[in-house]
Amino acid sequence: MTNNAVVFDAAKPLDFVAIGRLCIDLNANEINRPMEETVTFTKYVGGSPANITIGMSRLGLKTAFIGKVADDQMGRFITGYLNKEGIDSSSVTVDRTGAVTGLAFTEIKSPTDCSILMYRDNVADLKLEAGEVREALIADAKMLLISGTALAKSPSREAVFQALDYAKQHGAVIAFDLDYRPYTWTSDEETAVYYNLAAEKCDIIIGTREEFDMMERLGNNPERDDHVTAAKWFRHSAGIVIIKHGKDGSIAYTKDGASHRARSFPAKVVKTFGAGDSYAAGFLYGLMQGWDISASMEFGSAAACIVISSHSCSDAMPKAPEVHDYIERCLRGEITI
Ligand SMILES: Nc1ncnc2c1ncn2[C@@H]1O[C@H](COP(=O)(O)OP(=O)(O)OP(=O)(O)O)[C@@H](O)[C@H]1O
Ligand SMILES: O=C(O)C[C@@H](O)[C@H](O)C(=O)CO
Repeated sequence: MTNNAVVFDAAKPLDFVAIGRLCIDLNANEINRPMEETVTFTKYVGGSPANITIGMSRLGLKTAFIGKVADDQMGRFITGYLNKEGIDSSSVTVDRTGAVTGLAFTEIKSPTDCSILMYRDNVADLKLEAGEVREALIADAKMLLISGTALAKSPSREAVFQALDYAKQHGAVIAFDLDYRPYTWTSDEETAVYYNLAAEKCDIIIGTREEFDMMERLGNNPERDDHVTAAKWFRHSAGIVIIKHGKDGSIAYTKDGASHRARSFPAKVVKTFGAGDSYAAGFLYGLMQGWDISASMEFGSAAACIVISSHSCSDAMPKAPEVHDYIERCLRGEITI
């Protein structure tokens, strides 16, 4: 199976490199209650692009990360975890200004009512500088993934644009997971401007309906029509635009005018966060195997179910046989909600 919407350079030695935040998730152990009543948490590596990279590595791809961690125990935990997962961390630098590690406390009130309380003042990940982005690493990579939160502040914002520039120069396919986290931004206008500037340069754009709505503050799509949203990006660099609708599945548009709908699989949901990251890892992995868009979406949707049925995001990222097995068990009717 092949897809023509994006083409990867098979001669490049590195499959995938991501840039952006490396953080800590502290997921409530006593679930199905509000945060006020939570006593203990389990610590995991977090941050959407980190989770996606861990997912890609678990699926068997050769991966690397470009980011910055705090000079503390949390920062060392993150780098150690990346190394353990086989992710090249040579472009993960250490902050020397006293910045801290971003923390995401997750509240799991019910399988459908989850929220995240973020502590992100003076975080190390947003201190990454353009000069710390190594051209040679991006030149080696088949794909670069960027994620929106890294655009929220300088100097991280410039670092992302530097990475985009290197990726363009060296022919890496660029994927953008919109990953919009409002608390990291100061104004809606600034958010939309930088998201749009970055998205113009990307080959694959993945986001929820709400994330695309945020970007369309600058445009005109009063009906919130997925097709209109996608068409805008085909006038720039995009070959694939995916709009996610939670449990209702996702829809992919390709530049040739086709659209592909993926339903979600049944899942015994523990919490909903992490769905988007595992979906992205599964979908991008499928594309890199040369699968068609629908097969890649199916794989991403099943990977998402495995993660939302687990307590963590990063640690729960599945290996390929687990995802295939999940799909087969769903098809046999062995997994029901
Ligand atoms: N309750 C669910 N049951 C089964 N599959 C789900 C469920 N929620 C999400 N998914 C799957 O995960 C994919 C991505 O989910 P979603 O649209 O919620 O992304 P997201 O909002 O980016 O996720 P996140 O909560 O991680 O930010 C969906 O297209 C679907 O395949
Ligand atoms: O993206 C974050 O900073 C938090 C994540 O690690 C968290 O697990 C999540 O929301 C995944 O989508």
